[in-house]
Amino acid sequence: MQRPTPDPVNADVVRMSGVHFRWPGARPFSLTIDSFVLPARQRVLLLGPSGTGKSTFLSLLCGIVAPSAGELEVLGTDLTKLSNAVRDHFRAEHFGIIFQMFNLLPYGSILDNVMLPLSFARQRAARAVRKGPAEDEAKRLLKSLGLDVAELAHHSAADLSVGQQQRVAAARALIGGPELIVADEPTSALDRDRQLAFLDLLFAEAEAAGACVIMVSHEEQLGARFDRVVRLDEIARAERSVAA
Ligand SMILES: Nc1ncnc2c1ncn2[C@@H]1O[C@H](COP(=O)(O)OP(=O)(O)OP(=O)(O)O)[C@@H](O)[C@H]1O
Repeated sequence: MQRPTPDPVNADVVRMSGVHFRWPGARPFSLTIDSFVLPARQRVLLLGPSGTGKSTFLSLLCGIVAPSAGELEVLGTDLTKLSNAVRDHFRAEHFGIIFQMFNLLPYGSILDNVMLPLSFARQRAARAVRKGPAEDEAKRLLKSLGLDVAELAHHSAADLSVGQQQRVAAARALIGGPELIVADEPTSALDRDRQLAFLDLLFAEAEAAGACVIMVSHEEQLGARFDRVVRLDEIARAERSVAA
């Protein structure tokens, strides 16, 4: 797949308008995003009370769930027009994702976990090996996130603490410099110093790759470190149907 943006420096990376999504169930929850634009290289902190749809918003943005209406363009590609398989490939190539459930392969080594996206994304793999073997890049990222690589590299992910798993998930998101880093409360298991070091690394890697960052957190005070703070209710309407 070719890089989809002819001018990635200046183009908006995400454009959403009139997007509607509804979780099914006894008390369906729906989210409508009137308009959201994420300019190239911008770092956005997304805030909002618990259960109001922040993770759902990120899942829409990443094409993990599909809207029933509206336009959702990422890097000039309309995600709603892609088949599931093409959308999965697009996501692997262009998104670095850190979700609350880290989705690590429990029996894979830490290095296997970090390098996993490269198996599905050719351009990303090519970028990861620009300066040497992918394994060295994985180790560099893990080390800068404060993990003892010499000690842990070949351990399986299941042996790690939650905070360590969170950092492995972050290294996996950053490897190969994807254009969009999407993070759902990535620092919740870290102490304050590690939180700030984590953000420094995230931003340094994003800047080097020319990437955008959109991150959900409940910690409003982190807002000062971002270019823009967005409250979900400024861009979206959440509704919960009452059981009949
Ligand atoms: N997989 C799912 N299936 C059905 N409903 C879901 C699913 N995930 C979320 N929901 C519904 O969507 C609502 C919003 O959830 P979401 O996780 O997006 O909120 P949030 O703002 O990220 O919450 P938190 O801050 O607690 O993580 C939930 O209250 C739930 O009812």
